[in-house]
Amino acid sequence: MTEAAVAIEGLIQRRAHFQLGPIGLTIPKGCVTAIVGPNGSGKSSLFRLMMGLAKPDAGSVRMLGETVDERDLVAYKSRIGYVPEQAIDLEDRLSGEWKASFSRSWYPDWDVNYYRELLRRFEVDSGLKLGKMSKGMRRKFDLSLAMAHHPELLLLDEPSSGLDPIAWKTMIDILHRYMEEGDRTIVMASHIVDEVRRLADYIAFIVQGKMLGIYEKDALLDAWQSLYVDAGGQPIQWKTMPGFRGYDLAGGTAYKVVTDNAAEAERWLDAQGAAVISKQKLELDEILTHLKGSV
Ligand SMILES: Nc1ncnc2c1ncn2[C@@H]1O[C@H](COP(=O)(O)OP(=O)(O)OP(=O)(O)O)[C@@H](O)[C@H]1O
Repeated sequence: MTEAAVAIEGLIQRRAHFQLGPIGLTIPKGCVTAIVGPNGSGKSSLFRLMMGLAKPDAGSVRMLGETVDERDLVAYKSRIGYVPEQAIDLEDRLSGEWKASFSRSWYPDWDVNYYRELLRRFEVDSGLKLGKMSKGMRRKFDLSLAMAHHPELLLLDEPSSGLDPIAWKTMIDILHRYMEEGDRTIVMASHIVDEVRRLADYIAFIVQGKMLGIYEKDALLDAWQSLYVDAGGQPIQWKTMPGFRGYDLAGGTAYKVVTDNAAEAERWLDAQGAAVISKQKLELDEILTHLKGSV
């Protein structure tokens, strides 16, 4: 892994009915990392901790080499663009243009031409009051605003929430171009399988406040497979198969077995004298279902 954009150690946040962590996580620079997890698993809480908007009960967060703590965070925040999951209601009475002119004063690298180009591509009317914008338009406005100062790091909490399919494709294209511009990093929470497939280099799974690991996407999707196996009627100790995650009868002497280590599992099956008839890669949501069941 290259240099870290985000380095989290022993992070804990305790709530009345929920504990996030302890989390240890290193997110590489120059890549897109998707944080994937079910509703309520702690993704937004983690983003708020990364932005210094909430205080952890233990542990530390470093963003772009700076420790997130009570100090003046303006300097490091000017290198970050953040789109929270929920728009801020208090801003409903402000027009998009007013908010943009306010944001502009915070960022030395604010690029008005780029901002206008993003608004144009997203078809956003920034003259509207924020509270009068549709959910999707507000999202597109927030994305444009978060990117207008060419941040090194983009933190996007479910960025496509509320976007129609055309706006979604525009967003994917804009984010791809953003990544082409040099040493850029995106950390995004997403439930959309296609979005993660198209954008992410790494996937970090979080379930019930626990980080289950960060994986290189292609290696992950290669490793998790359903194997259709003809055991020829002989007994097989499936649970000792490398990466075993479950099995089912598939008719006759055939079984469907799920592994998170397909290469090793195939070698193991071969040594058992069992024939792999066919194989199928798991989708991201199927992997998440298995991981959820194992927590
Ligand atoms: N301000 C708060 N006070 C108390 N509990 C909170 C607060 N914010 C979130 N929680 C709890 O923390 C847990 C994690 O919530 P969080 O919003 O971080 O999850 P999430 O993974 O982003 O969920 P989703 O996918 O639904 O957006 C939930 O149980 C939630 O109820």
